[in-house]
Amino acid sequence: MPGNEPVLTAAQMRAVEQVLIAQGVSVDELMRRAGEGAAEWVWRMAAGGPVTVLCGPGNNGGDGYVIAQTLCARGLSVRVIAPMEPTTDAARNARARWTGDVMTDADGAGGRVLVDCLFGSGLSRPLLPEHASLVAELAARHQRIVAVDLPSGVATDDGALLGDVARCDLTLALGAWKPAHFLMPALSVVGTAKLVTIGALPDEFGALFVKSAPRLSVPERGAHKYSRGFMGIVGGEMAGAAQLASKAAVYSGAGYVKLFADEAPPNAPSALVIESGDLAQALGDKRLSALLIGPGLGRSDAARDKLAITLEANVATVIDADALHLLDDDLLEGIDATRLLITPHEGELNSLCETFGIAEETKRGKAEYLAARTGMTVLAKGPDTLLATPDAPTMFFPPAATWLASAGTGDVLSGIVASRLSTGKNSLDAASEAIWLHAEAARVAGPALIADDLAAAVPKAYARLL
Ligand SMILES: NC(=O)C1=CN([C@@H]2O[C@H](COP(=O)(O)OP(=O)(O)OC[C@H]3O[C@@H](n4cnc5c(N)ncnc54)[C@H](O)[C@@H]3O)[C@@H](O)[C@H]2O)[C@@H](O)CC1
Ligand SMILES: [K+]
Repeated sequence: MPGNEPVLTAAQMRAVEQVLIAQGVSVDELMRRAGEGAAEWVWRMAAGGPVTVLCGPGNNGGDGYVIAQTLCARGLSVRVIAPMEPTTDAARNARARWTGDVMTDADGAGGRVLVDCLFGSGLSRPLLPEHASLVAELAARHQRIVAVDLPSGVATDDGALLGDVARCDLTLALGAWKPAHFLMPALSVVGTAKLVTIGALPDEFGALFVKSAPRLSVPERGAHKYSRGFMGIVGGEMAGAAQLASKAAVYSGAGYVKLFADEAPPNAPSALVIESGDLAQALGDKRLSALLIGPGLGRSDAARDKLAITLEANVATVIDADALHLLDDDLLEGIDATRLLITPHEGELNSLCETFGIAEETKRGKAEYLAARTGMTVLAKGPDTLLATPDAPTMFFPPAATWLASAGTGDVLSGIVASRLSTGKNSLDAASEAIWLHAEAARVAGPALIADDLAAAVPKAYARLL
């Protein structure tokens, strides 16, 4: 199983380039490796059809000339369009080695694959209107679009779109992943993302990374329900959400799941134990190894009281949904927040940032500052999922099926996270295992899934990650 892979900002990538150059590898050689590696993917996608390579002025454009020459040498019909002259030595050298013509406009262009090498990690401002319309015109005249390093118009470090960006089928990350390969809104134009390596990266540039699939384990021989993990879910006003979280939790590794609620949800699994009565007393059970509060909790005074009691229990706790709207400094006073794991979606993250006085613009900034400010682990879910803690590098995750944009899937995720926590995993491992289980369960459940299917699919997902 591949290990975690580093995710580098534009500045870090430039620093890596300098280290590799200092080790004796020339920029031209790096460009050759990048271009030839990328050409391999374009070759497959072209399937013998004509290819157009759009080259910009920098080294992204330089990669384009290498790709064009490599494909031409393999017998493909290749047209190069360059609206600007090369401005770097490496790009000029690559262009000098290109044996075909160079056009400056889209006249007569069309075919199977458009290769976008207009701008990569050096993009510093929005595309000029004439460049944006050239990309759009070419995109409309080709069946497939491959972006080299990044779709032109995507900001490398935060995934912002600097204007209209053509939606690509495939994006080839060169040398290392960049944050934009994992962040919205860039994710909506990146398509499938693949990494093209250009040599071993120096170790010191791993500030962020993408988390590889975990290897889950089976219960130990001699395990019993309490030793595997005893988790509690604090129920509230809406039974459905707690039911989804409970169902996901019983399937995700815990040996014993108890729902603290006045009555059983209508379709609760028989394996779920319901306990009504005094919450503080129930949470005093020393065998509890994790708690979940939030799905279906409500936002009343009674709900706030339940949250206060839950936080006092001094157990590893997942806080989600309604509970995230109740959480504040008063509730966290005197609480060891390092055992708390929150799972906000975008709206909940914004509301938390407001509560805790965090004025960051980006999702990554919000998650990282929230973790640093409160000490909690932040699993910022959504079409792009991030995991931030006060003391470890932020983790990105491969994007999951878009069918997950459906009511109740967040409740399923929080149930899985708490279940993993109850098995004794630390917050980071529990959260990343849960993110992978959730994504894998979505693959198992398939198109048009609903949250109930997702929870039911967790055992098959678990089996795939053993
Ligand atoms: N860093 C590395 O280790 C490697 C980088 N390579 C390639 O190099 C790329 C980065 O190269 P560069 O730094 O030259 O950057 P780019 O090729 O992305 O473009 C930068 C150039 O475009 C200009 N520019 C930026 N935004 C513009 C805009 N909106 N309109 C008009 N001009 C604009 C800049 O002034 C500069 O001249 C990577 O994306 C990758 O494709 C590869 O060749 C292999 C190795
Ligand atoms: K590009």
